[in-house]
Amino acid sequence: MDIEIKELEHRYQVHSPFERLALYDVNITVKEGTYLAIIGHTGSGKSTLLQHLNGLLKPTRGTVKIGDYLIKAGKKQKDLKAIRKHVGIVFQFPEHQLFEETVEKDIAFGPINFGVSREEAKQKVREALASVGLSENILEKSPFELSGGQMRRVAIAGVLAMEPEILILDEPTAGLDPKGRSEIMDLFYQLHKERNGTTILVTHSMEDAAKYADEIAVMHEGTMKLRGTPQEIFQSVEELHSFGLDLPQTLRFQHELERTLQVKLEKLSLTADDIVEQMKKLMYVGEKS
Ligand SMILES: Nc1ncnc2c1ncn2[C@@H]1O[C@H](COP(=O)(O)OP(=O)(O)OP(=O)(O)O)[C@@H](O)[C@H]1O
Repeated sequence: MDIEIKELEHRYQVHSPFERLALYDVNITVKEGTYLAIIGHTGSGKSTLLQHLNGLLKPTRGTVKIGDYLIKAGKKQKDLKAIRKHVGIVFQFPEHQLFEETVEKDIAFGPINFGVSREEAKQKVREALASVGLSENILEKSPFELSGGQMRRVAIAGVLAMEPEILILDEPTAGLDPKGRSEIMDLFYQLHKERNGTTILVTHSMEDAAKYADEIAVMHEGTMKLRGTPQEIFQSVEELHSFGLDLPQTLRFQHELERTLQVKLEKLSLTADDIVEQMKKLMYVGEKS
């Protein structure tokens, strides 16, 4: 399923003294199978944009197309349930939305709500639980007896159990420790590869955007300013700085290294291993000459 956004505008609290233009003239096509990271300073409109992708918010102008489903201003949306079946959102702190008395009931809630039989839901619950790396012996437990990290995984399993083709992640690692963060991000990356679907990640982490995404979109003050591969985006250093954004640590390190050693690596390195490889090559050339 491709996503096509055209001239999207969103105003909060229209026709009130508090009316606020949060998005304007946003245009983007996301091809099926892409892992897209959306980065941008706080308040730049990232969450507002995400909420248009499953009809939680309605455009005040422009259109959002999800496959053949069209969301547009002024149109009565009769297919919202179908859209939400295709587009799953993992919100920040998704564990705050757990509410059932057992883990099993919580994960099964979405599929049952979408009309799946109880038997089939049982199967989906087990698959989703395995895909987030949890064991079946927690199924009868209350979600509230679990650790924070386990609760987060249960909440993610609840979204995965609906088998959405498009998975949207709004800062899914907020509040986790570094180990938990990288475990969850690696898990989403692995799921992205296995599902063959589309993943859209909103993140403040330039490292995560560089490491996982095929493409990056940069939001600034309500509109999309840049779009490209991580290599392309992180070449626009001045522009990123003007949007209040920085480079991933590896690139900052590379620039520092180049300045100190008075050398120029041949390309931008988004991983530490790549920097080491390039340095080795440089040293080899140096030794030979
Ligand atoms: N419910 C609302 N009512 C009025 N204004 C809102 C509402 N939600 C967001 N806004 C405003 O819309 C703009 C965009 O907010 P949004 O939450 O989309 O930004 P963001 O890039 O996701 O920020 P963050 O990184 O802090 O989550 C901000 O100016 C915000 O104050």
